[in-house]
Amino acid sequence: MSAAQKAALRAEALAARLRHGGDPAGITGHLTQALAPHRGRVLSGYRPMRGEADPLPAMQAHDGPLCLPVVTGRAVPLIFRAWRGGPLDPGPFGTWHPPESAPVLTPEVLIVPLAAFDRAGNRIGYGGGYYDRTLQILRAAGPVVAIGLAFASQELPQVPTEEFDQPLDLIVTDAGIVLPAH
Ligand SMILES: Nc1nc2c(c(=O)[nH]1)N(C=O)[C@@H](CNc1ccc(C(=O)N[C@@H](CCC(=O)O)C(=O)O)cc1)CN2
Ligand SMILES: Nc1ncnc2c1ncn2[C@@H]1O[C@H](COP(=O)(O)OP(=O)(O)OP(=O)(O)O)[C@@H](O)[C@H]1O
Repeated sequence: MSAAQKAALRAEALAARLRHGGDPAGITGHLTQALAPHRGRVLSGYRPMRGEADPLPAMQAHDGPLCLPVVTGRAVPLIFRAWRGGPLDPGPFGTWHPPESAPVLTPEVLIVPLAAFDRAGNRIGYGGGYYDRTLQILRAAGPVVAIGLAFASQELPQVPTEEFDQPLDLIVTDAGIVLPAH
């Protein structure tokens, strides 16, 4: 698949996400269930934008440290800063992140946003490669659980993969929890 074809697939998936959305209560219920075994672990989530499934209610119910991603430049891994529900600063691409005074944390469990996914655990994001770079480094350093969060309407039969793509360990949707078969 060419870069242009992948970009077209991403644009279509992002438009479909905005059009269809899904059931917020199903997202919160299934995400809370998926996070239950990870009590006490450092959890990274995200502040939703552009029609993304909202992880915040399930994050607030997590019994453990929370953090949010921070984009510090182009083509560099994300860093994560602690967040206890306080005010956020605006970042690039419409993101919001904790202030620079918040300590940097290393997440053990990550809730990963996405444009489209498949049942094998492959995902397409915004095309920055941020989560791919970040998961590669975190996984090289120790055990990490990457949980993709999406509406069921964002599933595709097969997402094209490239060698740098980092697969998801679990996918949570408003319809249920998918354990990818590897
Ligand atoms: N809520 C949320 N936070 C997140 C992400 C995310 O997907 N969702 N990220 C996930 O990585 C990181 C931010 N990465 C992003 C990368 C690109 C774009 C974006 O809007 N890109 C433009 C093209 C920009 C350009 O290249 O000039 C676009 O898609 O129109 C947004 C977020 C960290 N924080
Ligand atoms: N580990 C890596 N090292 C260097 N470059 C990488 C790495 N992972 C991804 N990239 C680069 O990032 C770019 C975007 O990758 P891709 O299209 O898979 O992004 P994405 O998964 O949609 O975005 P995101 O992870 O930010 O949500 C590609 O050009 C790729 O070369």
